[in-house]
Amino acid sequence: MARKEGEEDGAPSRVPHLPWMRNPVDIESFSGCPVEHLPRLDPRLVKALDRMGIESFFPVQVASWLETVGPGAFERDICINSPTGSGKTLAYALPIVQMLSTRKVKEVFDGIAPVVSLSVGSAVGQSSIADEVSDLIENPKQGLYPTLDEECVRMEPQTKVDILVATPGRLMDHINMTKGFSLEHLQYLVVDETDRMLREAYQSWLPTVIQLTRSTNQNHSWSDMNGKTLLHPLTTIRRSGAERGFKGKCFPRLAKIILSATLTQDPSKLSQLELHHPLLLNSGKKRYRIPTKLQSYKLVCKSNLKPLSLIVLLQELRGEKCLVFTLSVESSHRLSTLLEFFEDLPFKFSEYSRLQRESTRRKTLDAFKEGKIDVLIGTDRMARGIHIDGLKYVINYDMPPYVKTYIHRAGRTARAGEAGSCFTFLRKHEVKAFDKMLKKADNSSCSLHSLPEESVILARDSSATGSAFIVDVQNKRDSLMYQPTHHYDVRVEGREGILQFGACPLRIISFVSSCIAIIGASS
Ligand SMILES: Nc1ncnc2c1ncn2[C@@H]1O[C@H](COP(=O)(O)OP(=O)(O)OP(=O)(O)O)[C@@H](O)[C@H]1O
Repeated sequence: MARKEGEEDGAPSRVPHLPWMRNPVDIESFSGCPVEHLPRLDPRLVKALDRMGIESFFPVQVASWLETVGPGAFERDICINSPTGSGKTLAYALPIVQMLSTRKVKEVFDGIAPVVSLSVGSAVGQSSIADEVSDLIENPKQGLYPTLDEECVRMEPQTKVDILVATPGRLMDHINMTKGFSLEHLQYLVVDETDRMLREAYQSWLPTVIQLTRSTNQNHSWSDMNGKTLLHPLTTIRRSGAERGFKGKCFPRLAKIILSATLTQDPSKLSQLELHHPLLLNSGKKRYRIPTKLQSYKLVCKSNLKPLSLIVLLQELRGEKCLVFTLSVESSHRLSTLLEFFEDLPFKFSEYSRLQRESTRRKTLDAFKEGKIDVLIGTDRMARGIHIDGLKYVINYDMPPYVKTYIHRAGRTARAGEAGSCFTFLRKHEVKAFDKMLKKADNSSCSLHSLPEESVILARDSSATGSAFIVDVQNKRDSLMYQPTHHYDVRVEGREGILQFGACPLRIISFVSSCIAIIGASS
């Protein structure tokens, strides 16, 4: 039977099914190290890191280096399970750049090209597919290969980047449609955010990529005018691996690095990656780890007071940048609509939703990064891959359903060894389940945070006076939306009253949990 997300969370002490996961290398047994002490690091990379302001490496970066460029020499595929913000990107980018800078094919390019540098391309859907194609693909100029008779050769377009950063969707678009786009000579495959990537079945991207990296030179040939195949002068053929002891496997072997802060242990999911003799690098003893300097807090409150309590909490945070997570796009929308009815809020907020255009989302995120917006309200879409310098606070307006969700949401703060806090709003009956859930992670202590009751009352009174009330509907909350002619008993600021939909003078503008904001009512 298929498992749902979170089911595999299991007990922390559960022994993983896969033998190679049972005795991982503990990343925490490595200490950070100054850049210049890392063995065999190319001096050009030392300079580049200096320009980036990186003086020393984090433990995950040292561990990964030693298993790839160091004595480990990439003989095994590497699986890295390390907390959010621990520096996983550099942990794979650095060894790969160093290995590619010395690769054989590169030497061939070096011989014919005046400038020696690796080029990085992206296929992530942020520009049109046509723009991406022109960035990634090159049509060879006539006369580049004087040893071949140009008359006889039909020039083929080729990939012009050494390193490609791609999303599964755009990668598949290029595989299917872009002439000259080939993965045949791929040497390294990195799957970041592995657990999420394995859930993205988009056009079976993973089996397709693995299959394409297996093929021989059949797609990389030139043809003469009679259709006879000629060997491309820069083609390297993957030789049979007998000489290296990888019977039946290609050579050079496609090396893989997979990474996550919440790496799956599910054998059926991991088997899709066809890992070779994998080595697990894991942070700490437990399966999940919360960043050391992250403080977790819970706030217990009734759902009808949640919006007001959120406002009070945001006031307490004094306009510091903050991400607010809700369970659904609808819930984010309702919350932001409701907040608009409060006057003089001491923070600027905005919604961040998958229903918005990509360009709108990008602008919102840029404004947030630049400090023009203080609070972003959105769903778990904001929980992955977003890094915002100086972000100190994350708020779970709705309780995260799984510990993995908590880790990724909270992991937007307390990154790269900085301090940060994550607040979670809970209803009374949710507290037990939440505590149990957090126990699945290392460093998961969570204290109670309470808000002064008088501040909550004050916040209620600051809603647009005379024209907007927060109304606590007694029953049948969301059904109100669909039965406009019914009567419902409501309490308006403590007074009992009748709210009639349809012909009544009140206009519903928003539902937030059991609260609704109403405008047009007189006090
Ligand atoms: N050695 C270092 N010294 C200083 N800063 C670093 C170093 N390595 C990485 N960083 C910074 O730390 C931050 C987090 O790094 P990164 O995004 O790679 O984390 P991650 O482990 O991939 O997190 P997530 O799982 O949330 O994606 C980035 O801002 C990065 O620039």
